[in-house]
Amino acid sequence: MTFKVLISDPLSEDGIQPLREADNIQVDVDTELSPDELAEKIGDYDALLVRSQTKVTKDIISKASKLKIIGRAGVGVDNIDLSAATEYGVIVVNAPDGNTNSAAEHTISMLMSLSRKIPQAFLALKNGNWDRKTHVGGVEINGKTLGIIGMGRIGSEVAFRAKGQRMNVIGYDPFLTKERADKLGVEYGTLDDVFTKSDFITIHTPLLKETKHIINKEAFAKMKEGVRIINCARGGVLDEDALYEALKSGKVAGAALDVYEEEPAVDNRLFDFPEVIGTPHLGASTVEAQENVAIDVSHDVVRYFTEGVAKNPVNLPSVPKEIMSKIEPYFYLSEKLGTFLTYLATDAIEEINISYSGELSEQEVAPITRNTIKGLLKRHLGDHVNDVNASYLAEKRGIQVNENKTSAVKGFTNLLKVEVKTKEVTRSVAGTLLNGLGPRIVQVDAYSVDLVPEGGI
Ligand SMILES: NC(=O)c1ccc[n+]([C@@H]2O[C@H](COP(=O)([O-])OP(=O)(O)OC[C@H]3O[C@@H](n4cnc5c(N)ncnc54)[C@H](O)[C@@H]3O)[C@@H](O)[C@H]2O)c1
Ligand SMILES: O=C(O)CC[C@@H](O)C(=O)O
Repeated sequence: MTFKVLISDPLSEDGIQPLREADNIQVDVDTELSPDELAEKIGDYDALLVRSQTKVTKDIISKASKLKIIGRAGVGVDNIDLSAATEYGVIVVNAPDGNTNSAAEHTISMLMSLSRKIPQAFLALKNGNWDRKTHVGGVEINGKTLGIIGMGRIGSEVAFRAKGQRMNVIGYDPFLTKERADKLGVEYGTLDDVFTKSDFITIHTPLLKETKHIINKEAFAKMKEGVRIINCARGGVLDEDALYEALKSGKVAGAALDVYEEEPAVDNRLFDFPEVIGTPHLGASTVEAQENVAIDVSHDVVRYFTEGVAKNPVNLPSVPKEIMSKIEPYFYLSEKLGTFLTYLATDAIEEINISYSGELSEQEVAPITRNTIKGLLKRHLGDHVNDVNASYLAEKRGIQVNENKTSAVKGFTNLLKVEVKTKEVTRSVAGTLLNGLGPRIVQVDAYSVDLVPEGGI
């Protein structure tokens, strides 16, 4: 079988070599597609690879009848409708590590350009003005305080580099511990500490419900007079209207922006201020970063088509290889137990109780649970039910799923019992993996049996 991959944003040619070299993959590159053209074409493809330009909307996903995987060559997945991908059973993978250095370096470049007004001075020079008066008033960053909101991969790298420039760094992140802050040489702060103590503030969070407009009118009110703001994360984490007012009032002395609430930001009124500098979302646009992210995401697509697992899934928890090798043998059994139950309980399922006993109780069982649900739903909902959307589809149907683990088990080293409750009945089946003999169904309701789960079930 040949899998067809469509690349709809410019990706590094060296980076996509793993795809080109795979025997079972055909790669098509078309970076000029309009949303309508993409929607028309996507039905032919098993995989779609994008950067941040292509908007992978529900409309496009709903037309992608063969699509199995969307690869994002980069970190942010806000251009992909993740709920729609999950609903339609499409796994989304990203490349979270490949552009960290480039984004951190871009942030530091923006910080220094902002503090010394370098872009403005060059623009004047380019226009023939040897103007040494307008562009005075730059400030040193030495000894200044940099506040960082979001101390993940990029935030931490920015902290490390800023310390090299002899800045004091204060960081806020709900997942930052005091120990890690100490290790990074960063003051462990609250969000308010960052707002009130910083001379420069840079933000490195994803765009989420909780981070939307995290820098807003109230935040500006708390900041020092003459604070400078840098945003190389995502447009939308910063309220641009509030920034506009803060620049107008002089509260903010300057801003350096790589990302915008609306992109392409060709008409952004913030550029009317001489104190604002900007780049067109270039944080990850280095040769190295583009090669890294394309390689990472290409490997994940190849891995998914050959091994059925991905290293960096966004809408499915990732399971380390060592753990996967221990639980994978149960996938077939669990799906069969689920399907078997659909013949025993024929009205609407309200509750599924899955018990893991013996050796199984020590394992990471969520993927087995997903396979059991898949088995239960597939018979009535069809083949589009898969690992990615099984739990989602159960939840959407109001089915409560409970997992239960117990180390004690009579007569078997491992036992997987699945019980379903409907309005009418409660039915259960249990199965085991017999050493050397493979899967067996060993119990149906209260009766002991010995069945090989094959054929229709
Ligand atoms: N400009 C670019 O081209 C470019 C390049 C790469 C990444 N990015 C963007 O940079 C951002 C950071 O990327 P990363 O790789 O460091 O991600 P990351 O996941 O490693 O770090 C994000 C951090 O934000 C923290 N966070 C979440 N909610 C928060 C909140 N309410 N307050 C404070 N912190 C919060 C998380 O705990 C996490 O530590 C993302 O938005 C990514 O899309 C932009
Ligand atoms: O694709 C790009 O150039 C932007 C990537 C960046 O915003 C990211 O989130 O990784």
